[in-house]
Amino acid sequence: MSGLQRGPQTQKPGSPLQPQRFPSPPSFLLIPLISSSSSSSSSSPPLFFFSSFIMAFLKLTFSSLIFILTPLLFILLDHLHTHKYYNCSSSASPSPSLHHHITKLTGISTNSTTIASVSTDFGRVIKASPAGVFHPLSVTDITNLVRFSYEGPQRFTIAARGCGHSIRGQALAPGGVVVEMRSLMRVGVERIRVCSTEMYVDAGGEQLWIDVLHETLKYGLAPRSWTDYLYLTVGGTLSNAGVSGQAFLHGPQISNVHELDVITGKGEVVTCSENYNSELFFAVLGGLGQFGIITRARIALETAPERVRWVRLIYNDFSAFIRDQEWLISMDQEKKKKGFQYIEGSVIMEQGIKSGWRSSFFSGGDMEKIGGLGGEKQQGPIYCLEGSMYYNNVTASKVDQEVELLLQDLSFLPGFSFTHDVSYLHFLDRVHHGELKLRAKGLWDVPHPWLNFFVPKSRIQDINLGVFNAILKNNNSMGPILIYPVNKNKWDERMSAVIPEEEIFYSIGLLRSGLHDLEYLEKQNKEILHFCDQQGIRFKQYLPRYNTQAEWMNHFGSKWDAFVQMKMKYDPRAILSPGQGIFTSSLVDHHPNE
Ligand SMILES: Cc1cc2nc3c(=O)[nH]c(=O)nc-3n(C[C@H](O)[C@H](O)[C@H](O)COP(=O)(O)OP(=O)(O)OC[C@H]3O[C@@H](n4cnc5c(N)ncnc54)[C@H](O)[C@@H]3O)c2cc1C
Repeated sequence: MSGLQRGPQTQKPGSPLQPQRFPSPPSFLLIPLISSSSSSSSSSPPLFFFSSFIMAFLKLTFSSLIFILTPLLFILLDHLHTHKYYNCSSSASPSPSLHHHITKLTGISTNSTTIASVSTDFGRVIKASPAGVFHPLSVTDITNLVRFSYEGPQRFTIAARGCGHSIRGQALAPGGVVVEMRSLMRVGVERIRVCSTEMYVDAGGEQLWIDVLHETLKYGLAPRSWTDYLYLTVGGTLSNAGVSGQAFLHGPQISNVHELDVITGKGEVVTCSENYNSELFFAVLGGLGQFGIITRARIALETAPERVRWVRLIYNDFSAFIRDQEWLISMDQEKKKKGFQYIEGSVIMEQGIKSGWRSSFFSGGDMEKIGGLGGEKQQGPIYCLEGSMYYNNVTASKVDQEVELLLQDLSFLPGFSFTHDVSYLHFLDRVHHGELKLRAKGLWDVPHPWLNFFVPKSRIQDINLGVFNAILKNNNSMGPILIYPVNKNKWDERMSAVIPEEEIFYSIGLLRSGLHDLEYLEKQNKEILHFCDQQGIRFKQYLPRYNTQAEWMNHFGSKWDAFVQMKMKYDPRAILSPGQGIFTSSLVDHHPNE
């Protein structure tokens, strides 16, 4: 049988997460079912298609016709399936010869159920099928696959897929190969290793943050910076940024990485950090999967707190709400009084309050009390500041007093503070509890047209007036609207991630579900972005997906040139993470063996 050579299924003893080196080029045995005159790697898909047709007519053999018709049928079926989605990628179809090329590789699954499972993502807004799905058993398997695309006669795109929790097709590989990173879990090799003396954890790129947490807690340690939801992969969030309520204090997750192992788009395995191969290291952090597949990350740890005093405070005055948030993230934690270690916030829309708003944090009585703020007395949304103070057995006796002292300085509505006391694990895993409830009601696997963006502090009042009080005035959709400030000095400029220019900026997340009103919500999202543009608000989208390179250039701004240079250096044939839609064809004319 033709195809990829599988790498060893176990890792080097004593260095469990070090990828296996593969010194000589992998040997591939692709059965030449198509003649060597088939389309060159740099040809555009229509050219592939055309030349295959010419070839078929010239040969006029029965087998050639079958060969052409089967992929066409595949494309047609795929197209029929696609129309159900609100929006879809236009470049989903590989040329028949490329499709054939990919599906002949050993280890590539073309099973329709498997293909369907990776043809969309959590967002359920975009659908695009790959030609095949690869389930690696080792890091070397992935290296071989990438090298085969890079060095082989026909380039194909490859998307590492964590859990496919992207929103707009970023984890898809239209017409290419999706690598199911979670398959690395199956081999029984230890892929999370804690070093308690040096306070770090080595975690495979495919690992879930919840599993990293469970493992580190065994040593009384934990990563410092989180996402709200922990069923995301290490490689997936480090390709974006990884932002949550700890980011003001410790920076995003990408600011808390010491070292990475990366498979570049040339199929090279590179270990990188701030001190060695630093160019690649910073490019990969927030690099949207464009420069390499992360197979290991060394993540900074801190002593894990045992418990969390978790507070929510209600405001009806936006100015007071943001003043308190900004004061809390600017507190010098070492001096005077202790602050929160986690700060977020949300907007509760007027319509929501009036129409029976739900929350798993607040009791029925609390909600009734907050709901009482609606109606005649309250015009517009109300705002909820969320903070957490971590503590352990030793500091437990002081936590009540410390929280009380802190709250004395804040301007929430008197009588509207609500508190929970939970374990650290429960606190970090809070969204999962909500997930289970939504799953039980069939409300998890629905479209999620989320919009995330970062707004400079100086323009946040405009967002309140123009977005929360105007465009979203009648918003009654399910899903939170998050808003919290972050300190820019916790982000390293050298990383690929892009953020606004001011020292404090707000992370805004419209995390709405579009079960029945997807088109309406998408229209609103566009209206919001248009409003920001018109008002000259220099925002940056987080987890972005643009359709044109001009939009990507605008997104990366002054970082664009460096981004392209890094792409030329580490993935010149534009093989990796095609679902981001940044580079849609090879940056070099010929493949390296020509
Ligand atoms: C319920 C929910 C809550 C969320 N909360 C937060 C939050 O609080 N903060 C936050 O920052 N984000 C949050 N996210 C967004 C999340 O960070 C992204 O969805 C991210 O894409 C991670 O998901 P994933 O691990 O499934 O990666 P995927 O969606 O599978 O992949 C995302 C991108 O990364 C690439 N990629 C995947 N693995 C690797 C790898 N090993 N190496 C290189 N590239 C790779 C893919 O090709 C793709 O382009 C949330 C998402 C969901 C669904």
